[in-house]
Amino acid sequence: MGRNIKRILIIGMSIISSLAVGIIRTEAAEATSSFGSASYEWMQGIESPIGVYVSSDTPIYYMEMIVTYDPEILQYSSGGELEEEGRIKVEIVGEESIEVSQMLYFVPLCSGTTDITIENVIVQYESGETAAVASTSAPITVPLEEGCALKSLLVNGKIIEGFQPDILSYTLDLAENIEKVEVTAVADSDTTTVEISDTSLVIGENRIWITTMNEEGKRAVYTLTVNRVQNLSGEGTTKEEKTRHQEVEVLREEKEEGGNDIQRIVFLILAGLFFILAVLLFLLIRISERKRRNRRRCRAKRIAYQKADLLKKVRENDRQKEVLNKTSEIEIDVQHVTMIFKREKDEATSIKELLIRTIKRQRSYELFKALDDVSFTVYKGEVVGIIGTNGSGKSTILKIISGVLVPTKGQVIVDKNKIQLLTLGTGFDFELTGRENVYLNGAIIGYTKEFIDEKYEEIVKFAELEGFMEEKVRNYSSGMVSRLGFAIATIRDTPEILILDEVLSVGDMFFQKKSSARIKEMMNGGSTVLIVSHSTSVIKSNCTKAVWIEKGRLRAFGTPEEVCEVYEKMNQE
Ligand SMILES: Nc1ncnc2c1ncn2[C@@H]1O[C@H](COP(=O)(O)OP(=O)(O)OP(=O)(O)O)[C@@H](O)[C@H]1O
Repeated sequence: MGRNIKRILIIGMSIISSLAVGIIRTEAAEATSSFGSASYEWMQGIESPIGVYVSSDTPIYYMEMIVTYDPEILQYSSGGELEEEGRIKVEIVGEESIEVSQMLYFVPLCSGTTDITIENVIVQYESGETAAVASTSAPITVPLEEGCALKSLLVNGKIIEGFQPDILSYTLDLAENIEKVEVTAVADSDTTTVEISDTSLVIGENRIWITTMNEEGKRAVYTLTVNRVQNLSGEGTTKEEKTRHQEVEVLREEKEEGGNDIQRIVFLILAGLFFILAVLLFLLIRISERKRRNRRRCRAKRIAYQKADLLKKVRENDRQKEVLNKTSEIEIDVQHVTMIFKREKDEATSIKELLIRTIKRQRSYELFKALDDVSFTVYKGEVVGIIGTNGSGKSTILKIISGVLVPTKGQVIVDKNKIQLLTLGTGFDFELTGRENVYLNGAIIGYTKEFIDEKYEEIVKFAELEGFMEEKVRNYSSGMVSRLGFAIATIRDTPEILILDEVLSVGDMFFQKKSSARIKEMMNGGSTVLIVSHSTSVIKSNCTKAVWIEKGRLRAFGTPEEVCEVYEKMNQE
């Protein structure tokens, strides 16, 4: 589009410039012709000069003109080249001036008024260009000599309007149908002879000369110009008719001049319009180019932003994937867990006291914060030991994780179906036998009867309780109970999350080693294990990480060595 606009602009500009040049040339090619004076008064019989001039605003290289005069009144002497009577050619070459002139000489033959005219002027400039020049006339009056005046002058019996003896030239318009007039001229003196030329009229302009001559032979010529004019009725010699005719002529001339002026104005307006159009087109191109540049810049910016966005998204995606991968490895997420228990003040020492207090409504309670804003994360396959002094809240956090207790505040994110919780004495009926407790405890954990049947001997063997299974658990030592519980809980093929509350530190040294070995087997099988213990050696030898909880608050979380070290230091203090 831009190219097309440019082409239009170039074409428009060339049109404008050619128009402009045309206008300038028209003005530059204008030249005017003139005489030295607007009018002349010469004496009869005396040679008189008259200057002819042509001027222009550009130096004139060649000029040629024809000067016409009335040979009845003037006799040509010198200055030009006489082509024929009444017609002189003047030629000037190579003056290279903006005004060229020539002096002509005439001798007035008689009194009278006549016109001398410059016509057919040709002007050429050095560039080869020519200019048209309008014709010019100047009146020459040769005053009357004594005894040459007319007393009266009549046309068709009527005195010519405005006749005066010393006015030698008259014009009148006659109707077209008048072919001949009768002219009567009466001289002032009897000795004056009067001669009248042919009075026949042709269509258009006619000249009739009335020549007078005194005794000395001096002459005067009265000139009567008669126009046979269309649409004039009658003789048409009245003043109104003349005036009307003159007005028509003036109007025609004005119209012609006006036509030229209008042409120029139209040219100027057109040139102006083209100029405005060119400026507008130029501005349009500039604006459209700027817009295009802005659009390109915006597009580049947009692409850059899009790229940056894409990169950001890709990075974000990668990060999210990383987080997801990591998140997918999270097994237990303890988030700001707080546990508040409602505890009775001054616990009753007997059932009777409890009953009396209840009836009297004397029982009062206090709120106890067992855990305070505890957070930690356990990843899949980790073995995390929880250490702390008595009553610090270790069991409480295990119960919350396994879903036995609901925290007052915070939450634990974990799949509870994966959890296997093993605590001493949990799910045991001390009045039942060891065998019966295997089935009872197994059912509580979620084993089927068939599974227990299948694994029963293995459980007994691992617990080293062969020969004691028909005994009531009541008669078992605490070590036997914990061995049996441990064996039942760990017989299942690697539970995904195993929670052991004070299990590993019970039993003899041999069983402790055995249970540790099984825990390691589970860890190798991918189980996540949480172990609560008072023993830093149990934590250090079994765990990959450790949590220290003290008075319900998380004191340390890190490697077992680090955590146990600070814990032991605290205990020594
Ligand atoms: N159900 C409950 N009602 C009221 N208080 C409780 C309850 N369970 C535990 N507590 C109290 O919460 C505190 C933390 O008990 P928790 O059993 O979690 O401690 P622990 O660290 O496991 O102690 P230990 O090592 O002696 O087993 C203790 O003071 C305990 O008395």
